[in-house]
Amino acid sequence: MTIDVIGVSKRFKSFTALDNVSLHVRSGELVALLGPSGSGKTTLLRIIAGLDWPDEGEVQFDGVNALDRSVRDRNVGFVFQHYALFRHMSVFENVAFGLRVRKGADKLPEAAIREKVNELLHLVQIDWLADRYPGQLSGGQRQRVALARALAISPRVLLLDEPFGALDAKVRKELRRWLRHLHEELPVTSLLVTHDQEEALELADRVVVMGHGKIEQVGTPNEVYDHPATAFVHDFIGETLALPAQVRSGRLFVGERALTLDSQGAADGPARLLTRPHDVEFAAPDEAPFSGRVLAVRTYGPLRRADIEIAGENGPVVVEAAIPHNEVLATGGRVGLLPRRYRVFGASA
Ligand SMILES: Nc1ncnc2c1ncn2[C@@H]1O[C@H](COP(=O)(O)OP(=O)(O)OP(=O)(O)O)[C@@H](O)[C@H]1O
Repeated sequence: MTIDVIGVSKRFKSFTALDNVSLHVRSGELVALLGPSGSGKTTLLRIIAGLDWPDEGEVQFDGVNALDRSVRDRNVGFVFQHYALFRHMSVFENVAFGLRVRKGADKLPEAAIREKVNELLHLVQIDWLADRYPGQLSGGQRQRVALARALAISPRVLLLDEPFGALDAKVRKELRRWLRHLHEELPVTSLLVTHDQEEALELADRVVVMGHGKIEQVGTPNEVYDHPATAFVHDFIGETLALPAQVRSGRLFVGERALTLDSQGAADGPARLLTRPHDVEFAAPDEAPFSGRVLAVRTYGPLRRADIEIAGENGPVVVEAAIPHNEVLATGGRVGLLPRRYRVFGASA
């Protein structure tokens, strides 16, 4: 099932939560909506689900307007971070719920319900927990139940809002791999809301980066990471090291030293050169465009990072650079920084 969001805007009083958002999701895709808190991800998901309505624009499933269909008629499954299970029902009954409440011709006979629930519990690998109650499960197990419950109605669209948000890092990682597998086995189009870039990049076929109610970029994980369309995307995805520069007559300068300006270009004036900590090499201070004083050296497992204070447009700025294996850096010493790959955006971008 394809999903089309066409020119959707949503305001809460005078606040614009979604500003003319358009998006096409292909059938069978797993797309992540990624963005900082308040960027409009959940609002967009709720509108697609039928839990909320846009002020303007349209949502289509397989090219047909979905806005005049109720939540139930849209045939979507949801999993939310805090989408509570029914505490007084066993795991089995929680999963069976969506099938039991069906009416008329859609209602399955009891034997078919039992077979379907057993299949689902097997699929999400918790068949052995069928008789337990939610209070007797771990957070990860509960989210598997929530997913099985969402899948019970055989949705063609699966909407996941921070489904693993409340879980610890290790369980998150495990469930995320497993969700990817599951998605591949099912004929379903999935939209996942997350503010965790690692989750989005690892799981999704394509990532939609949202900021301030707008879509900043849509692309594969590699595209948004390696070719960020805006400074916002560069800053938000992966680690960013921002260095001050100037564009003069279409050429890029750091002090009096000219650097290659990427094709994207930027208007004349103060600019920000954005790079990744691991795309910066260390060099002798007088041979590099940037130089500064090492304020601190830190080690995180296999990674070493240095805080380096360099001269900025408006006084000193501290940047964090990755230290290569063979580099010896002493706190207080001077060091040159040579960005190997970078993008240039206007200073206000
Ligand atoms: N019912 C509402 N009434 C008023 N404002 C709302 C309502 N729902 C959302 N908002 C506002 O709209 C903006 C977008 O909210 P939304 O929940 O879509 O963001 P989000 O990107 O999902 O954020 P988070 O990652 O924190 O969940 C926020 O500023 C929020 O406060």
